[in-house]
Amino acid sequence: MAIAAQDSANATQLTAVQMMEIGGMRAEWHVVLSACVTIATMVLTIMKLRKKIGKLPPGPRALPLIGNIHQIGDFSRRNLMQMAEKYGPIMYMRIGSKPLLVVSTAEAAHEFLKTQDKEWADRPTTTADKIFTNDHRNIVCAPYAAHWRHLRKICTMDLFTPKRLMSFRTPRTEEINQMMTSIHEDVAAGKEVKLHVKLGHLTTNNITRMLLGKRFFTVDEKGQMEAHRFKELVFELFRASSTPMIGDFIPWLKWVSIASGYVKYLKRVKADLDAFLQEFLEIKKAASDQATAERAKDFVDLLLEQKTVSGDGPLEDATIRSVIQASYDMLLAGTDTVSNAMEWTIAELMRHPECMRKLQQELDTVVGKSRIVSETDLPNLPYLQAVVKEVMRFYPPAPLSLPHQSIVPTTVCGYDLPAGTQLCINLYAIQRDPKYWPNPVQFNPDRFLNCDVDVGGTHFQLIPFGAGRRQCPGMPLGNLLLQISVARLVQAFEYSLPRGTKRNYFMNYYSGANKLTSGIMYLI
Ligand code: HEM
Repeated sequence: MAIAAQDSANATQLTAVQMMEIGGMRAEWHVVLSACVTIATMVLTIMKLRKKIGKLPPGPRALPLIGNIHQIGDFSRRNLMQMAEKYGPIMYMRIGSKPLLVVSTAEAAHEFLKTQDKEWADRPTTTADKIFTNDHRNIVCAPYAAHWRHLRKICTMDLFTPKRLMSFRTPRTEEINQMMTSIHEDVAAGKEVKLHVKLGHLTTNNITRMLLGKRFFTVDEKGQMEAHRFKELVFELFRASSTPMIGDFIPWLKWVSIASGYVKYLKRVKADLDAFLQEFLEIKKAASDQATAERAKDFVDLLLEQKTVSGDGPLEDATIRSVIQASYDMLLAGTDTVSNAMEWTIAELMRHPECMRKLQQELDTVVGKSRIVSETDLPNLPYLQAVVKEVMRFYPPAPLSLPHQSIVPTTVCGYDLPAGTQLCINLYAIQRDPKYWPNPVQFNPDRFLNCDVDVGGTHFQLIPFGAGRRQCPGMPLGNLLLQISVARLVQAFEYSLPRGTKRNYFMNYYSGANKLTSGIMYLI
């Protein structure tokens, strides 16, 4: 009390400057105090968040807001394989605000695609996917829900069954015969044989015949023009849908997609595609009224037969269009994958004449020289199967598979991963892992002789078609087309590299896809 009285008495004698100093000190204390409280709150929040997020896998340092977007150009399958040596088999990154995992060993792939398959059965989506697929009414991008299950069931129970594949044997053989004839004609005329183009036509025709009941690459002029337009549209679709948009990774930058004209461009491509589909749909609807008994049923026939799609009511034109779009995404997933694998097989056989000779000898012994190899011979050709498996190991046609996404928060291999985490399986790294593959960068089909490892999705060191619920439904067709086409090509022709060509001339990559550099093979 006395001190207080004295203080207040002194206070009356304080100068304005002194008063300001005391006031300033009080203010500094307030600042220091509130800074401490803020820092403590931030630390507590981060600790709480950390506790909530749990333990994340290691990975390259992410920057605020953009995450690892600045490194995205380095995310080729090969670079990712090297990064896995540093960070481990499960790498964590952030693309904008989206968490992304890259998995690089068979054991880790097993955890995601087998042990926790259901939790990781979703697909990430983009602005382009949403526009092109009428809100994900296709197979490849569809979320793990009723619509996807419905289409998937038709694929596995009806479309790609051994019985259905058998019913398309005649059209398949016709297509291969046509390709062989056109190669013979080119060779006879002394022309360069663009094998890569011929294989592209072969796979596209085979797949469109099974899906849409239509042969796109024909010899007549109208057919050629239609095929050309069709191919252009599919390529445009592919180009548009694979262009990354910043708004897909940083949601508050979605306006950039609109302002840049990207959304407008996507809608234009979609409108062109719709016009093409509408024309096709009219023909198809008319044809579906006729009995399909005299021809094998295609995918659209099967869907039209259903009349309802997962309780959506009668099949409206819009639904049928989205159904045909499902066929389009199968075309994207199923044509280049198969034709690239065929091309790589022939290229590797040319680079390894000892393997080519072995395969020719097998064909001579099992089939003989007096008849043409047929699909019924395939189970009796173990070396052919070994060659094809080695190509699928060495050059997986989808080296980073298709991305998956987690539906719920999960714990995998001790890491806590939030719902909505994207998953990329580096098949290229897995299938070149020295733990499973001695001399992994050596092309050696013999490694598959007397070995029960196959591509079916149970041996995780070899999963070129993926594994689990989202595994490629076209695997039986892909395998069949690949084996029979390679057998026919090897039985019919002798191959040599162009004079003066180095052995590894053919082995360069196009970015993103496994393609041959020249695409021109000389057959002698
Ligand atoms: C050599 C040939 C092929 C290879 C290597 C291949 C590979 C793959 C891979 C790795 C996936 C992703 C699997 C996953 O997400 O885990 C996939 C999905 C898919 N493939 Fe294939 N594929 C081939 C041929 C085909 C063919 C011929 C078709 C159909 C005509 C086809 C249709 C599809 C579809 C529709 C999906 C998406 C499945 C879904 O999301 O449920 N593929 N393929």
